[in-house]
Parts: sequence; C-alpha cells; structure tokens
Amino acid sequence: MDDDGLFQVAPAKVNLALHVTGRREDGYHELESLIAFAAVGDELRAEPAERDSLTIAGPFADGLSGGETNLVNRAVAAFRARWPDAVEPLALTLTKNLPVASGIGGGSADAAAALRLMAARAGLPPASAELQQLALRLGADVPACLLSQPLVMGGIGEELQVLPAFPDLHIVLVNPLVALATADVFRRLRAHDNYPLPALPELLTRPAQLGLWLTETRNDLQPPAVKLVPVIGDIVEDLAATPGCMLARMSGSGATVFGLFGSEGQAHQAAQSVRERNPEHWVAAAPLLTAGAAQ
Ligand SMILES: C[C@@](CO)(OP(=O)(O)O)[C@H](O)COP(=O)(O)OP(=O)(O)OC[C@H]1O[C@@H](n2ccc(N)nc2=O)[C@H](O)[C@@H]1O
Ligand SMILES: Nc1ncnc2c1ncn2[C@@H]1O[C@H](COP(=O)(O)OP(=O)(O)O)[C@@H](O)[C@H]1O
Repeated sequence: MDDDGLFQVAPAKVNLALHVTGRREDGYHELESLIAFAAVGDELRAEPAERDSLTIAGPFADGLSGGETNLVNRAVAAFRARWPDAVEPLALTLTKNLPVASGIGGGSADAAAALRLMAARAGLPPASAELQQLALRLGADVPACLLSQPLVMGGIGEELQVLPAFPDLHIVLVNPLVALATADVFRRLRAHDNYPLPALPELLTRPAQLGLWLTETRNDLQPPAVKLVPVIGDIVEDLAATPGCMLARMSGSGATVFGLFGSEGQAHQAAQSVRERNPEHWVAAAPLLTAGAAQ
C-alpha cells in the first residue's frame, strides 16, 4: 500500500493443503486448509474522481466484466453501504495478472484489495472484525485474502487462524488456461467426510518441517478436478519431477498447480523449464509471503 492508500496488491492465494471434512445442510462443504499467499497478484489503483468507475487492464482483462458483478465493484458497494460518505468517489483500475477462475482466488483477492483500499482511505483498520464479516458476505475466501498471510482456514472460510511463523519458500504456479468452475469440482467429489488436517507444529520455521507436514496432507479437490481436466495431473507430475521441488499439488478447486521450492534459483529454473515444455501455459515464480498485506 502507498502512503495515500491509493494502491493495493491482490496476492495469489495458494491452498497448500485442502481437506474436505464434511457437508453442511445447505450443500456447502466444510473445509480445513493451510493457505499461503504469493508475491504475484493483481493490482488495484485508485484516483479520486467525480464518480466511481472500474477499468480492467492487464493480461487477463479479456472476458472479465467491469460491471456490478465484478468482485471489486461488489466490495466497493458493500463498503459504501456500511460506511456511507467515508470515502470520496474513486476511479479504480484493476490490473488482472492472475488467470480467472483458476483456484488461486483472483476475484477474492481483488475484493479484499478493494476493501483494504477503502478502509485505508477511510482511516479504518484494515482487518477489523466488522470488515471481516463484510468480506465473508462477498465470498468464502475473501476474509483470508483480507489478511493475505499464512493461515489455517476452517468452516467454509469463516474460521481463520493466523500462523505465528512461516518458513521462507518459493513457489511456481502453472495454469493450463482452462477455467474450472468451483461448483463443478465439488459436484464430482465422492467422499465428503475426509480426515482433518494433522496438527501443525507450534512454530513452523523450517522448510523441511513444512515439507514433512505436507506429506501427510492432500487436496481433496484434486482427484475430481483431474477427472474434469486431465492435464492438471500431467502438470503435477511434471512439476514434481523438477529439481528441488518439495511438493507439487493443485490449489483450491484448480486448475492452477503449484510447486514448492526452498530457493529462488530453483524456483526460477523450474519455471523456465516448465515454460519451455509448455509455452501455452501460464507460469509464474514468486516467494511466498510471510507477513500480511493488511499490516
Ligand atoms: C475451493 C476454494 C478453497 O479456498 O477456493 P477456489 O477454488 O475458489 O479458489 C474456496 O473454498 C471456494 O470458495 P468460493 O470461491 O466462495 O466458492 P464459490 O465460487 O462461491 O462456490 C461455488 C460453488 O461451489 C460449491 N462449494 C463452494 C465452497 C464450499 N466450501 N463448498 C461448496 O460446496 C457450492 O456448490 C458453491 O455454490
Ligand atoms: N475481479 C475479478 N477477478 C476474477 N474473477 C472475478 C472477478 N470478479 C468476478 N469474478 C468472477 O468470479 C469467478 C471466480 O473467479 P476467481 O476468484 O478468479 O476464481 P478462483 O477463486 O477459482 O481462482 C469467475 O468466474 C469470475 O467470473
């Protein structure tokens, strides 16, 4: 965030582990997920203007409406309904660097960035309980994205437990540019009562600690997503075989796959080799964030 509160990044959300542990009466699934955020994301800029507007730019702007269904506009509208006249009208520009509907929460991250931006302009704290409640009404992942720091998410997204420490790690994200609807993946899920996440060490400071813990975990949405989009399975295998890859797995409901690496050099080399083999895929390498966007 800059000093005027006119710029926010919207970091990519990565579900390092995602267990589906139950199904509620309304059909929504209970989740337990270890989530981290990457230093790659969308960008939201604002300029004081005569009236509110939203322009979408960047490599994934195509096909994304800047109308009232855009999560940035929904977040601004929700904020203004709760705090009328707290922020002047703003001309917003969203630079869409993340593929849409890809399991890395682009839309949720954008909504959270808009809430942080509005809160900063209004002089409100960036992650108050009230802002978190408002975030949850916009989407299950929006409260987590509001914090944008390593955390364990429970329920359908309303229970958040921020981790006091997190190791320095680098991530490679690969997306085959096939949009995968979250609802389709949940619909194909066979077991709805899988075992919960194992207990985390009190202080997660070393990459090897996290690597070991992750071997005991899964993404329960990966098998149904691979059935729908088989290339996801190929990408997981390909990334897992690159030198230095601690773990390769799908994030969220897909189709983005991540690889975890201990060093920046290994991550960049892996990204380069994946790009060479699959020039049509979207590939990014970045550190994982250890501190929050809302601090
Ligand atoms: C799976 C996760 C994990 O972080 O990430 P993404 O893949 O979206 O990034 C999220 O829980 C996604 O939450 P959210 O983004 O709010 O989901 P929505 O698009 O609203 O959900 C679309 C549909 O998926 C099903 N759904 C979604 C979430 C959930 N906990 N249980 C469900 O059964 C419902 O049928 C819902 O109508
Ligand atoms: N600013 C936005 N960026 C991305 N998607 C958005 C946005 N606003 C609304 N959407 C809608 O939200 C849906 C989920 O998008 P996204 O959050 O990128 O998915 P995921 O959480 O699976 O990565 C898309 O189908 C898209 O039409």
